[in-house]
Amino acid sequence: MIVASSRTLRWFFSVSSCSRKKLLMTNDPYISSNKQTGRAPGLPDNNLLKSFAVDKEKTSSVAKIKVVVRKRPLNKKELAKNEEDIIDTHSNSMTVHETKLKVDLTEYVEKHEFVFDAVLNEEVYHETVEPIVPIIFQRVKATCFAYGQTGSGKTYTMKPLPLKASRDILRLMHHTYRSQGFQLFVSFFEIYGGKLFDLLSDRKKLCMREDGKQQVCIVGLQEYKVSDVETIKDLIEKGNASRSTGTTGANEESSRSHAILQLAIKKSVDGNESKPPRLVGKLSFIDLAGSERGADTTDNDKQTRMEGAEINKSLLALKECIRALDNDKSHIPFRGSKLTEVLRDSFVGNSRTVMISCISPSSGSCEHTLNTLRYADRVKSLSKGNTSKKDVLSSTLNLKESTTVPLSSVLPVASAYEDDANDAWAEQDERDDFDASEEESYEQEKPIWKENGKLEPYNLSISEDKIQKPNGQTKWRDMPKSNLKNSHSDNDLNALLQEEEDLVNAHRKQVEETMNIVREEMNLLVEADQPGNQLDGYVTRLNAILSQKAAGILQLQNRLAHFQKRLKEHNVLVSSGY
Ligand SMILES: Nc1ncnc2c1ncn2[C@@H]1O[C@H](COP(=O)(O)OP(=O)(O)OP(=O)(O)O)[C@@H](O)[C@H]1O
Repeated sequence: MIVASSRTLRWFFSVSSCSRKKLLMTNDPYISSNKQTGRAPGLPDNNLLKSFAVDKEKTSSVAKIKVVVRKRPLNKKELAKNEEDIIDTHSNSMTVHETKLKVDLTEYVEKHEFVFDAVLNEEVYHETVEPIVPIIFQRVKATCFAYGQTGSGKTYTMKPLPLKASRDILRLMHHTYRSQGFQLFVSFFEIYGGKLFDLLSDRKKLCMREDGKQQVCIVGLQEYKVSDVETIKDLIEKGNASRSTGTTGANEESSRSHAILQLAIKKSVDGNESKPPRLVGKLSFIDLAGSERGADTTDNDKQTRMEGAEINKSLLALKECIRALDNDKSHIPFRGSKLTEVLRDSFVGNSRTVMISCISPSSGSCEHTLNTLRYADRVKSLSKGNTSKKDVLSSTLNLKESTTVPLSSVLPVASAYEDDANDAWAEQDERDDFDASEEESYEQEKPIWKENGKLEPYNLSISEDKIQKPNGQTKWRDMPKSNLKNSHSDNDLNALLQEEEDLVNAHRKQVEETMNIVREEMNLLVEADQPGNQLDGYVTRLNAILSQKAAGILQLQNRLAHFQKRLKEHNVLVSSGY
């Protein structure tokens, strides 16, 4: 086992230390007038306000990684094909009933049990994003992503979440954090074929750069300052309309890209509106492309297959990052794909991740469903391994407890929050220079939104000539030496990811061939039992069958040995039982 040594990982495991002061009861007349009901007029009866419960210690104990599953209903196509619902769901567990064939070709059902943080249907927002919204104001970066095969309901599930979250963020800004200078910004882009496109700016091509501090920045991305829900709704609709979609074998309106919508909370520096605001927290929503694309054999044209390969690469890289974090690797291969680079700050520092695994209930999708659930299980093990049981337990308890806390006791007094926020900022400044580098960026290009203007884009782009260092080097290209090594190993990683995929595919093929051979053997045995059977023929055919079996096994063993060697070379082998 490789021991984690990087600063990044230490952040990952560190529990937020900015939670010391108890919050005071509010004396806001707007809120205290509703003490009896525990709810202010116009404010939501939801976790958002409840999860401000008692103090920041509890708020910061919102689980670092939450994995939930959503099963969609059988669709018309599946019903027409008489496909059955093979998944039983319970509150936080599910059973998949997989029909398999025995060697004698009789059917049997294998049950696969999975336990997650929750199995959801309608209450997706309430269970996933709502508890996270308040902590975005405490310098948390959170990511919510949907994973699953094409047509499993990722877009359907993700679509309402950003709007609901922005509604709650604006409520908090207008009520709890009134006059504290918080501002909300929206950006929306997609990763398609390994390239980035701005969905709110006519699909303008963007580029991702990494600075000397390994902070990823999307150059050219338009951010819109927003202050009302209607504007956000318009922006989301505009972005969704610009997404790359197409028809696949499994979904007529299929997303062929990863779409990323970000809500950034910023705060004016010293209340000075003329200065560029400072990033406080960020909530990213990621609608991933279908997880099985690379293996989708029903897509015959080259373009779709290439898209599939790219998508597969990014999902594999995501899995590899999760695996690396899970195994305490000192090097997290974020640069394995554009997707993982974008997700980088969701996994390090004070971050929260919610994964919504979307599955189809149908018997025809059993294999994909099991893949999705295994992937989700892998992500879930991250939270099991890296958060103490106590933490997980207390976070669960807190969520439950918070539902009984009246609003009057959960809304903080502004000054208490301000103090804590300042403490948190000071601590954060010691820990990292992310915002310093962001501010530096802002200094380069002055903000261009209007005081009262809606939809005034704030262009984060930094022209090349403005980032020249005195020595003539470009800042973004000024990579530390260690990064050069990493960049080299990331190329290796891509090759390794491909080899892993090839090995799994070869294994799958070999199992299929074995099934065919077994069928042939069964027939041969039946024939051998017939009276008057020719012994010569039997011996010859059995010989051929056994040779074929041996050749298949040998080929797979060689491939496996080669892959093991490659893993060892790259120090990826976790245990001899890999
Ligand atoms: N929970 C649900 N209830 C009812 N209908 C649903 C549900 N989830 C998905 N659907 C329907 O199933 C179809 C496919 O869903 P969706 O487009 O969200 O899949 P997807 O996983 O995003 O696919 P792709 O990866 O191809 O983009 C849509 O017509 C959608 O309306």
